[in-house]
Amino acid sequence: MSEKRALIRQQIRKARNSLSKFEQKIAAESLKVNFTQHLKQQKTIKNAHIGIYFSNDAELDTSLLIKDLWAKNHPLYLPVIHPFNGTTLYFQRYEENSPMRANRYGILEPKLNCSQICPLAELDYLLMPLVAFDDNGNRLGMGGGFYDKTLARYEKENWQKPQLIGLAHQCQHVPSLPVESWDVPLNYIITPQKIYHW
Ligand SMILES: Nc1nc2c(c(=O)[nH]1)N(C=O)[C@@H](CNc1ccc(C(=O)N[C@@H](CCC(=O)O)C(=O)O)cc1)CN2
Ligand SMILES: Nc1ncnc2c1ncn2[C@@H]1O[C@H](COP(=O)(O)OP(=O)(O)OP(=O)(O)O)[C@@H](O)[C@H]1O
Repeated sequence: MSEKRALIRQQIRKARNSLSKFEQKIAAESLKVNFTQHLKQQKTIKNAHIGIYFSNDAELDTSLLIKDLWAKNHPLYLPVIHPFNGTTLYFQRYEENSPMRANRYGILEPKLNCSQICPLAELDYLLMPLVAFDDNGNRLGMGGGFYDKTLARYEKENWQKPQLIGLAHQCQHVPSLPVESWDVPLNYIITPQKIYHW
């Protein structure tokens, strides 16, 4: 099972990395349009708290969407690998002038500032990176288990989960992923081409 997941990771990361800079740019524009449309269709939560990610490894580029959401005054939060347990994520406010540092994978994170952390239960939307997704809304990530371990806390504490939205290129779609007991299925996947809903 884990070998199968590792193989899918390797293949899809390769496909994603072969997208050109131009294709990435067009995809980032479409993501901005599609997510804006998606937000409009939700019962508007004014100034919704949105967890997003800082793109890495040819992931769907969130930089244009981030600028757009800042312009609309949505508070944004980036995942930070917990400095003590090293296995879960917390979400810290991300503003244009936030001091940043690279985590152990070289991905930029806001520098720890306790007053800027969003309690997990207060996130309204969580836009998640992923390597592959399937027809049932299952998500395969980079293999650290960071999102699954973080999402497990919602069940444990009986908190209401944010709307879980995976962001991906269309080439990251596979018909069916091998699923593990800890995998938390997504509510939506937004690609530059379409919006999937379960
Ligand atoms: N943009 C982004 N931010 C994110 C995630 C993500 O997937 N994307 N994460 C989602 O959980 C967390 C970081 N998880 C990651 C896990 C593995 C690798 C990675 O590059 N692994 C290398 C091996 C690196 C090593 O061990 O030194 C590899 O597989 O090539 C990157 C991020 C938190 N932030
Ligand atoms: N809820 C959980 N409780 C305990 N261990 C977990 C949990 N979720 C995941 N793990 C552990 O994390 C490891 C990686 O999980 P998995 O392969 O699903 O990560 P991923 O979804 O690809 O990564 P990520 O969420 O960081 O993008 C697994 O080997 C598993 O043991």
